[in-house]
Amino acid sequence: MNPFARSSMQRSGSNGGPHHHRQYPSSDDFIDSNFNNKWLQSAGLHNLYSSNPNLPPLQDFGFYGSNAQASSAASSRSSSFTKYGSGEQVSPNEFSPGLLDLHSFDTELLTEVHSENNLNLLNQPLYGEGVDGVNAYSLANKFANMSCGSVENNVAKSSLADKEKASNVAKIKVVVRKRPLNKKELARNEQDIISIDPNNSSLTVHESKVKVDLTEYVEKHGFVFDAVMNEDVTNDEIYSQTVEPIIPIIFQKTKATCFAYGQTGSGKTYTMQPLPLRASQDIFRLMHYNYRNQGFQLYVSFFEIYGGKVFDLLNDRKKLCMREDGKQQVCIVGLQEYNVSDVGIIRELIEKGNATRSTGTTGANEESSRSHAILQLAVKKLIDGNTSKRPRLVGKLSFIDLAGSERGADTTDNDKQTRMEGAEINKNAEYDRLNFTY
Ligand SMILES: Nc1ncnc2c1ncn2[C@@H]1O[C@H](COP(=O)(O)OP(=O)(O)OP(=O)(O)O)[C@@H](O)[C@H]1O
Repeated sequence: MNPFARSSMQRSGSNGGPHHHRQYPSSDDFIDSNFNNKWLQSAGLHNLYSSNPNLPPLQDFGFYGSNAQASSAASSRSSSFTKYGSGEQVSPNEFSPGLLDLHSFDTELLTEVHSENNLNLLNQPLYGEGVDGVNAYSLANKFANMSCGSVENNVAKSSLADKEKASNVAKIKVVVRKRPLNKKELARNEQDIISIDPNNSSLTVHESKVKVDLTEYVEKHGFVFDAVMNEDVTNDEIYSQTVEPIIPIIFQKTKATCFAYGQTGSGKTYTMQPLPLRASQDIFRLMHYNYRNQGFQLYVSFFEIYGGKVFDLLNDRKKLCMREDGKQQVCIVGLQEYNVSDVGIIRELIEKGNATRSTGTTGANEESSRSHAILQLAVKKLIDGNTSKRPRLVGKLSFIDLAGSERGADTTDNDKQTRMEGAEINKNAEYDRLNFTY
């Protein structure tokens, strides 16, 4: 059905038909899991929940099934990478300059900000010949990255309680998801060279090497993350490990970003696509229970960055401009935002956006995303309950499915356009690593 025909969704501007590039995978296989209090503790929000005993479990809002499954607690420690033997560690702060900052997209920032978080999903490429794709996910909190001046000011303004709360939130969280070997890899008899350690927070890459005398040997590389998910985990467990803990703080003037990073075919889209729907389900549940009749509204927008240009995925791929306003905030001019009050409509919008997204075929993935896709869920609040006034932004959750970068060895079969896209994506990825903020 056409989502624009539904009365519970509003937007300004004209409607447009989708470009059918990609099919959205079914989310019916989502498995609901029980709300886990530890998540709120991890997010510093256990008091929020204890203040409302009637609040049902986060996963039991009843939009999709009710199969309960316990989720595990988010780690509040920072992630680090260690190379066995060397004792060499990379601290989370070293990632700070590379974190995509979508906060700066907003020109309507609230003046008092209690806390500000980034949830970033990273797909960490750990590829060798015949190696599985591995996705790493990270949750970064700007309070942790005190290098950002504006955030420091916010911290200074906030109360001691807020500071304590902020310090309880996971500063940066990196979760790796290992995908199973695909049919091609199995047909080529490729070996799985990644093993996950029993603690589920580190993995070992077994790299085959040949000495100068041609004797073969295996070099082991160990990496430590906040969590490492095996190939048998469900998307629901990924959601519980990454996004679920920060949903409540979106109502507390917080913005978070969650992104997937990794080589083409490593499973970024597979992992990212179900997350916004699950998140909106939980956001609605909070709106209906904890914040009933308080004038909260949910807005959805979805755009892609393809070939260095921005396109609105919910408005006929309309080309948009990124501009900097007087406060040096980058904003996307003309991006359509839809006021939604029903998970079904969000699902339709997400499907429409995904179908419109630019895809192509690479040597490593038949249906490869050739663009960076950014889906935003914005929680806004009516001013004095007045529907004629523009609601104010309270918090925002951004999901970014980055286009996959490629090894040169994987691009031999690609046509010219795919190679050009790959070059652009790799260029962006390099730029993103070195630079960001957008
Ligand atoms: N954890 C998983 N379990 C089962 N299949 C998976 C998993 N992860 C990925 N896949 C499958 O692997 C293929 C590639 O996944 P996907 O398109 O998500 O990769 P990607 O990283 O987004 O690639 P690109 O950057 O090229 O878009 C898909 O067919 C997907 O269904």
